[in-house]
Amino acid sequence: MESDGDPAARVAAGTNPVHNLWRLRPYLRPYAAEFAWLLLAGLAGTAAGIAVPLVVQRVVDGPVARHEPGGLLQLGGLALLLGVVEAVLIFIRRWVQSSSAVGMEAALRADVYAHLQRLPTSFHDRWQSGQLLSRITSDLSVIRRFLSFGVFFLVLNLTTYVVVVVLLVRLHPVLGALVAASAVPLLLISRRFGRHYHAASRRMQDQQGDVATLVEETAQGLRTMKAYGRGPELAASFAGAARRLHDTGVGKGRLLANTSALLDLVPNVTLGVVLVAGAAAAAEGVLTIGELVAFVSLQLMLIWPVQSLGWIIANGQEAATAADRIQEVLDTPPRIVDRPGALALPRDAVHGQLRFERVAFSYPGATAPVLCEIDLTIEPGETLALVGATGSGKSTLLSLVPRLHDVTAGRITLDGHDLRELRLASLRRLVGVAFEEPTLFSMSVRENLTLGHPDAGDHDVRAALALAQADFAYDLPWGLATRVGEQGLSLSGGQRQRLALARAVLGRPALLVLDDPLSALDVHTEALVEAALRRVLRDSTALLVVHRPSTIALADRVALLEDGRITATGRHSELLASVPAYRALLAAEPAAGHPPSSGAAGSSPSASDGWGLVHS
Ligand SMILES: Nc1ncnc2c1ncn2[C@@H]1O[C@H](COP(=O)(O)OP(=O)(O)OP(=O)(O)O)[C@@H](O)[C@H]1O
Repeated sequence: MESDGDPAARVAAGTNPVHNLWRLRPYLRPYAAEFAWLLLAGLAGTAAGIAVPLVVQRVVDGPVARHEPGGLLQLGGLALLLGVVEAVLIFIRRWVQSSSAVGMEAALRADVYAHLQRLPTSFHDRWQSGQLLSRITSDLSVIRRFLSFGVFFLVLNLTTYVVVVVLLVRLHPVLGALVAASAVPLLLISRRFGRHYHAASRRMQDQQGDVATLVEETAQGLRTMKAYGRGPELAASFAGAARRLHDTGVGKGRLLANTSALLDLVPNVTLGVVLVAGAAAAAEGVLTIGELVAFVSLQLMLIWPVQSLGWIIANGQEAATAADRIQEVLDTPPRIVDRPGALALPRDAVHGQLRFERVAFSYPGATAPVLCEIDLTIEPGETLALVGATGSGKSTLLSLVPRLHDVTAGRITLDGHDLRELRLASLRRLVGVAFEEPTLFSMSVRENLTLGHPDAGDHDVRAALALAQADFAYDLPWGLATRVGEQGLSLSGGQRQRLALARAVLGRPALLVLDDPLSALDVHTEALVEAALRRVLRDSTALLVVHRPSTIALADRVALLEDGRITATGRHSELLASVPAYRALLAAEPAAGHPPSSGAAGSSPSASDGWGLVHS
């Protein structure tokens, strides 16, 4: 089965991080003009800087040697002018640099986020959310730093180095060649450093993701963790991850410090040799004093480019590994997409017949299928309850209807159209979904409700809230404008479930897919919601996962799912009478407000009465 961007598989396959960095160049394209100006300003500034020692040479060998104060003033003024020009160009460069870098980062971040949304749920099942979080935040910042500063200084410093060495060779070929030769140890040191630093960078960025995952899990599971008194163990595990991150950081820092020391040493040793040999040459008259001053001043200009080499390589390696990690996400194809010529079905044209034809499904990487040979037809307006033991595949079957996963064999049709032939957006507007775990986003209640129907009017929202018995939303501090979700007001499980239900029924969906929609409600609210749902279910075709026998009352028919296969379908009373496995399953489930039955449901009048289920 095709991998959903499994990071382990990717590392094993081996990738080229520098190539991945290069692949991000389209993000720089909109800023090509700015970048050209930037480079031009940088190069002009450097040229002005390089010209200063050459002017100084003229000053020393001319007016100073000949004692002509008039010429001194002219050349001194020129040197001053060059200094001012250099300063202005540096200012322009810095100013342009910051805006283009931030724009590029924002565009890339938006694309990665949009891609994450397109990726199937199976991708998100396999990736730690902390890893995604660290990629979309810190990795993108690293890339921004390199593409804006690192690349720029790499080009600028290399150009400065080449130009200065050429000038030095022209001033004194032997000493110039000596300076040029010092590039060899610099190259060797840089290569070795780059290799080691790359491995350390990747390790550190992955460890940052692990730490983010731990923080996220702790934040989400704080109540469970506290209730079980597991705080100290989790703190110890976090401290371990933080220590590993710290150790990798220290190792990286030492590697950079050692290399910087070596990179410092080479130009300083060369400078010492040049000073001694240059002084001797000046004494012999081969070199003028002005030329010696210019030579040494120019050579001093090489110290910063060489010193910064370590930082640039480090930054480049970090950016390359960050690009690798970003491309791991971007290279994962969104496999659930619109086919060419996919249909959009208007709501009014849909009757709502949902048919599963020999459907099978396996999770990516799983050895055994979760669903096999599912044949099921739900007629327009019919409500089918799916009953099965835990882990039998009920939620998985439900997730196939809005195409959160695609079937691995067979097909599902809506009014005869294969779901894969429909436009995803159209299909998802036709299907109202409420999951077992009602998720609310950090938005207002209204925005949460209209998630799938942003154009829904007040009337639709009111109707949906009434239907889900969620009128409490009007009594929240700011009514429907109250912010809920992680950054907002905390709601009870039952309140969240009712809002999720209201969201599912908003806009009269043609298909309703509800995973145990009444599980978190008290007996009284459950009865009210049930009564309201009964009205909605008349208009929609519905597939309900039912854990509690009382909810089966909503269904026209029941399908029993055992180990991924439908083993029986029929009215509740029929199954109760003729399918021992069904009886056994329901006998294990207490009805709302009733104790679990001790015997098989069919044989226990109290149990069947208690469920008050079927009107066969
Ligand atoms: N994202 C996933 N990746 C791999 N396997 C999964 C995934 N989700 C569920 N499974 C496996 O698929 C099987 C069916 O799970 P599913 O959640 O559909 O069962 P269920 O009948 O809805 O269970 P429950 O009643 O407990 O909610 C289980 O064995 C489960 O381990």
